[in-house]
Amino acid sequence: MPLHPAGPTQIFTFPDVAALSQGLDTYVAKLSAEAIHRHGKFTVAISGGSLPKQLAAVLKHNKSVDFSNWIVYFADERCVPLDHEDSNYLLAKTELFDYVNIPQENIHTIDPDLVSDPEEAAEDYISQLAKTFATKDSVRFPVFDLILLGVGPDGHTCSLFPGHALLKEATNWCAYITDSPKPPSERITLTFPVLNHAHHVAFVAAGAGKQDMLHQLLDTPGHLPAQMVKPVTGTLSWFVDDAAAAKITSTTHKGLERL
Ligand SMILES: O=C1O[C@H](COP(=O)(O)O)[C@@H](O)[C@H](O)[C@H]1O
Repeated sequence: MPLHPAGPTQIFTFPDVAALSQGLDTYVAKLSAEAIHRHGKFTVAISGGSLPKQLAAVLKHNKSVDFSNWIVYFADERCVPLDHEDSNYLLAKTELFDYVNIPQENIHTIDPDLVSDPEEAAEDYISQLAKTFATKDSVRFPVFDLILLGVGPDGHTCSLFPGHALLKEATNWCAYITDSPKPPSERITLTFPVLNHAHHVAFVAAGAGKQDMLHQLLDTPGHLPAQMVKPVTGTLSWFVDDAAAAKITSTTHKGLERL
């Protein structure tokens, strides 16, 4: 049974996190080069949590990547100052941005002046997205070259949590949440229509703590947030280490041979 009717899900497994980071480097470098060749830029949305470190471990040393043409957004962000320990931006900065030459103006952060007003912060983020992805009127949804997602032990992705009303958001590009079950409670997040219009979406998950959730997400039909990521025409990939993949029973693909 296909996991996602819109297209096959590719699951790439790696013996450990170091190998996973190597695979992610190969994948991201390839998509970056293709996008820059195609339209002069690489539009990417990055999640927080464990992802920035796994993403950056090898990529930050990859001199073949043209980071000067990257345009970065955050798949979700916490409503905290940019130097706060809970900031997804701060995490991505210390893990990746500090090592590579992405122009600062190409890194789209939550407006630090609006973190006390999540609704305003989400509105502002939509305006920022509109600058990159034409105007709100001329394009229905942004089409990212790549969106990199994490998944929580409850099946949440971005700041889209199980059972939350935001799962039904069908119009807005970015939404706000003031009752996140995972602290901090106030956040902004890209919405499913944006996730599902990307050219490529990749989940990254590592460690035994993700075993049960990955088994549930990938082997059992359901409507958890991570299962609602179903790119309309784009690709959906999972990058997982053996520890996280231990209970997955669907066919898995070892390494990157299918990329
Ligand atoms: O709160 C968040 O959690 C998810 C998952 O994080 P992880 O540490 O379990 O990988 C993350 O993808 C999201 O960006 C973040 O805000």
